[in-house]
Amino acid sequence: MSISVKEASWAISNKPIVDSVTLGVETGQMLGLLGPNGSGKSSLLRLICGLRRVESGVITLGDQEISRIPRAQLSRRIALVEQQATTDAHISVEEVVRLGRTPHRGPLSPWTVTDEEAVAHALDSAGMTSKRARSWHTLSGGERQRVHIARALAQTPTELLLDEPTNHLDIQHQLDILSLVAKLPVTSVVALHDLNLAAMFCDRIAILQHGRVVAIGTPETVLTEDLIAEVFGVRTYVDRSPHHGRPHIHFLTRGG
Ligand SMILES: Nc1ncnc2c1ncn2[C@@H]1O[C@H](COP(=O)(O)OP(=O)(O)OP(=O)(O)O)[C@@H](O)[C@H]1O
Repeated sequence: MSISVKEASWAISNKPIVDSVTLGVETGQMLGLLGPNGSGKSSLLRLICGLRRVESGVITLGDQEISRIPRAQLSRRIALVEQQATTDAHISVEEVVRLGRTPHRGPLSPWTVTDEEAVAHALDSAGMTSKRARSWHTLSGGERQRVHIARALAQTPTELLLDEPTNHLDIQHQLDILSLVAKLPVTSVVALHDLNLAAMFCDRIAILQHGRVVAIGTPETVLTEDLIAEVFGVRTYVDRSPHHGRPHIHFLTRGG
């Protein structure tokens, strides 16, 4: 198990935000985190990468408890792309992506071929090579999102956490980013709102509601009409796509 969360809880002013969450992600697999607004997805991602400490419970990466992994080692290993990541406006795309190499370098280390290759590969994977010299502040919202993903890839993490990575992206880039993450040889946890994209790309899905995991399993077992109605309050018809074999969710309005 690459990521293991056992009975993890975190609260604000005694209000549970992440409430006794237990889940695991096998090495190389992609877990989708789904749930309504405010259900605790971002908070859980921040606990998994050590940005916040659990109040009770245990999170382990590989066989090491996260609270015992030295900060420098943790930042080489795990990357988080947050929803509203900001970056200094006066630097180029390539410079933003180069920041992904920071955890691997000492203060006086020279820039190496490995660093250069990681940055080039990350820019290429995110489809941003042609814009590498562009100034950050000239980019569109979707391009900025792709640069932040490239920065995380340049970090060459073994665990990659993405908080709504398809926000701001057009459909082609949504598909590109998720198929890229699904193919990467990393363990990933991805918070998503689009149930159909989650069904297409995730190996497993965890559904959060009020900070608790109410279902976890393959897209087929989790994305049922009853569960979607209970958690999201919408009526659906779920069938299996003849194209990719995964569940396909049709949203029904009152009339049909
Ligand atoms: N620092 C904080 N102070 C106060 N409340 C917080 C804080 N961080 C999170 N919360 C609350 O915790 C709950 C869960 O928030 P979180 O951002 O984890 O949910 P989410 O599932 O990622 O939501 P969304 O889908 O809207 O991004 C929300 O009610 C939020 O207002």
